[in-house]
Amino acid sequence: MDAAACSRVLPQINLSHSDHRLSTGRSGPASFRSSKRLLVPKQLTVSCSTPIDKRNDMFGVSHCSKKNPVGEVLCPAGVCTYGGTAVESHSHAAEEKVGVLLLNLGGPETLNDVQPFLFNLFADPDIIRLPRLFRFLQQPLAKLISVLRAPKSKEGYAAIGGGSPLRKITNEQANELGKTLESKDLPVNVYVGMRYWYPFTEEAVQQIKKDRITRLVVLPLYPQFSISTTGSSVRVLQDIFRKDAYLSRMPVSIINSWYQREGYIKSMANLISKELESFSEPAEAMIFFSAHGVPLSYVEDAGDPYKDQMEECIFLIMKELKSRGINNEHTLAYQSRVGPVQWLKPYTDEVLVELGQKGVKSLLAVPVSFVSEHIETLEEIDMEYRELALESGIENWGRVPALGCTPSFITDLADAVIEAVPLATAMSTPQTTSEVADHDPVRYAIKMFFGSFLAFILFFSPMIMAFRNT
Ligand SMILES: C=CC1=C(C)c2cc3[nH]c(cc4nc(cc5[nH]c(cc1n2)c(C)c5CCC(=O)O)C(CCC(=O)O)=C4C)c(C)c3C=C
Ligand SMILES: [Fe+2]
Repeated sequence: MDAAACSRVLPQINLSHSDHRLSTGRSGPASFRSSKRLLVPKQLTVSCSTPIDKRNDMFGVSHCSKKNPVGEVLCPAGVCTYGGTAVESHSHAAEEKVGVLLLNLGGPETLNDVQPFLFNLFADPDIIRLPRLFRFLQQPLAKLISVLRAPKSKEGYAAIGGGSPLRKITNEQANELGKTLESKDLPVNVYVGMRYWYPFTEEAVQQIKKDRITRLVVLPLYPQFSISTTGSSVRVLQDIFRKDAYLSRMPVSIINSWYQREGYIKSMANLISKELESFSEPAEAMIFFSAHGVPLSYVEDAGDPYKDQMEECIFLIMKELKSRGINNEHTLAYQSRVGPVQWLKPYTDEVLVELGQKGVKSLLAVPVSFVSEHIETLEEIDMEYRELALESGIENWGRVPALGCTPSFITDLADAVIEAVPLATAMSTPQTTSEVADHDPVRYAIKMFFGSFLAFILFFSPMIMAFRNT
């Protein structure tokens, strides 16, 4: 584990002895059903409705053609496995115990958790990306920013009842997924691993090991891949796995992104068409997709596929709606920016004001980067953006709920898992792209220049105060 992860706020977790029961005090059951033993021939036996290669071809990307920022082969749309071959060549049937690990962000459960949660978030080198030479500043910087940001964040969490609903909702999704997989004859243990709060990914992995899981499907609950979300969680997982003999041999299949899956697209279209009906003139309402933003540099410099995947996702949802005779106007904007740098544009708050000024009267907000209700739907969209829209001249406001445990959505996730099971291979330990980039002298010089600049502003510029309020 790297230094940043070691000194993360992770009280009472014993990571040194893998077979001991974890006593976090707060963590509930990490696993969502006791698995039965399952006979899965290690040859490909589970049918895929859409072969992965074909799916990628549909979007003009060859399967596993890029490397993602954590150094894995990156499938812009689909499942990735570690190592060279997707399917193991064993011809005999082996006794398998399949696990599904749901990865999510995590959220503070009480107002006292807010600052340490923020510390964990900002201490993540995939959230605040410092040049290698300045990584030693990551923790002090995280401390400073988390303390400055905490009052504003606390206000938000106070407004939605004093904590994040993410853990509860993710647990419900895990339960439903387990039941659905069982009904499809794939009994599994489902685990929840959060990146920044309980139950941490480390806890889930300890449980996976304790349960002697033999094959694992990793399903991040983010439809689109970003360095800052799926990328970060997978990097942590990879760090844990490569240090453990049992885990590093375990066949693993990671579903990097799934925004293009038919079941997900149709489920989103169902929610949108249902919500449109609540407007007196449904055809007049603008469909306003609001995605969580990322800093522009992620996309432009680090090659984050997030923006492309988001646009593709919106295209597919609108195509589905059009096939149902729904031809409303639509737009996409990015919300929740933090700090002094430029984020993906257009910004949700600015677009809402512009639309109001242009005379748009009815607007249906659709959160699209996340599948649970959370602070940014319940507070930012439902309170802040709603108020801003109404002040700007929009008269009729609606918001599509997050997918949560919508049955068609859970069924689609279950199908994604079933397709991924036979593709699992042992995790390897590839070099990270940031290490590769550091070997390039030009990129290194650029990093050094901006690193020095950054070090300067960290200590001397009041710009850091921007984390407080944006
Ligand atoms: C696809 C989803 C998300 C992306 C991309 C993402 C990037 C990202 N986020 C921050 C900073 C913060 N995020 C916060 C909360 C938060 N973020 C997501 C999702 C994505 N973040 C969720 C689901 C949540 C809410 C969790 C919950 O408790 O309900 C917060 C804390 C809240 C606040 O103060 O606004 C911060 C801070 C950055 C910097 C970033 C990309 C670099
Ligand atoms: Fe975020």
